[in-house]
Amino acid sequence: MTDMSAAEPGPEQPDAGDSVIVTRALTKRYRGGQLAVDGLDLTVPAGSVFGFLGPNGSGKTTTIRMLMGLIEPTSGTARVLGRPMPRATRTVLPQVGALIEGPALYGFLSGRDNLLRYDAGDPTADPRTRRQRIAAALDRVGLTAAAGKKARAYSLGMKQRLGLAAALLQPRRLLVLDEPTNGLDPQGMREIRSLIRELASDGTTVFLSSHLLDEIEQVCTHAAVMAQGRLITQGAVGDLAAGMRGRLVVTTPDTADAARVLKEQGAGDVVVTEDQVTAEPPDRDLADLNAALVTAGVRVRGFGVERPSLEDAFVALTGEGFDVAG
Ligand SMILES: Nc1ncnc2c1ncn2[C@@H]1O[C@H](COP(=O)(O)OP(=O)(O)OP(=O)(O)O)[C@@H](O)[C@H]1O
Repeated sequence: MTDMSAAEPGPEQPDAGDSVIVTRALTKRYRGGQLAVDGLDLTVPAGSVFGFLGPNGSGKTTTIRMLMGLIEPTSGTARVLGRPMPRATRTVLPQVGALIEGPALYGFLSGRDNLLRYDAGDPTADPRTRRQRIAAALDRVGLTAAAGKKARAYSLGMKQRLGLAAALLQPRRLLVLDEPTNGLDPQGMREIRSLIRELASDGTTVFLSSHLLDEIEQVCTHAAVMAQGRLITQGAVGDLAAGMRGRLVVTTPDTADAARVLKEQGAGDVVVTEDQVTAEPPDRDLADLNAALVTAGVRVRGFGVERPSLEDAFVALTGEGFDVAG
């Protein structure tokens, strides 16, 4: 393995470009022998909202802990903001806002006092501008009105927002959020998602892990999919499913006849549900297929190709279902 840090502070790796996180063959084997992350090549473009997706146990938290310099990789390299980790932890971390495994808060202190404590613990933070900084962070996450309440009275969503406020006390180039909506109700999830979009709109790169596919589709511009410690795919969210063909969906009361005709016309994997027949479309003009259905007396209420989702892509890539609910 080449030690990329040897080149520092020389030019970046040629393929790293504007990337905020780059890992090469990053691997972590825990002492017990568990291979948690296996040869990971990750590239997170600057300015992206990057979703790090995978089921529980797929190695997301282990990767994040290596990126933040909290644990040493077994082999391979990780660069964050152009610097090698964990070697450059002390230079890199002040530029990174992190929310990992839930914020550490004091329940007996108010939201504002939690931030005061947090800010006071940062030796680079100017005490003269502390109040201003805290007011701005509270405002940013929509907690100004609740700032005087004790943190233990906060909902889980408010606690997450307070954690984000703490991460935002200083200007950050990168935000790393580990499962930021975990355990939140739908309203809390919406709030955190819209906050993430807002943060990203001023150019901060956001790297967030999630086991929720629809979350990644809703907020992320880019994504990487992990399964069992290995990277399955990565890229722009729109491109991940783009290489796939959507499924043909025919809505009809005559499902049995429709299924027969579709098979005759060369459609694959024909599945009949209550009032729909879905199939892999054959390689021919879909107008002819529709005409064949109508000629056979099938009453067609709806006919179209469904856009493939990231979930379809995941299933196609891994041959597994994705535990969307939890
Ligand atoms: N400290 C540790 N020692 C030994 N094995 C570990 C340790 N931490 C995690 N593992 C194992 O490594 C694998 C990856 O775990 P990791 O927590 O990175 O996955 P994850 O995708 O973040 O999942 P989750 O969302 O459940 O945290 C799992 O099999 C886990 O049991």
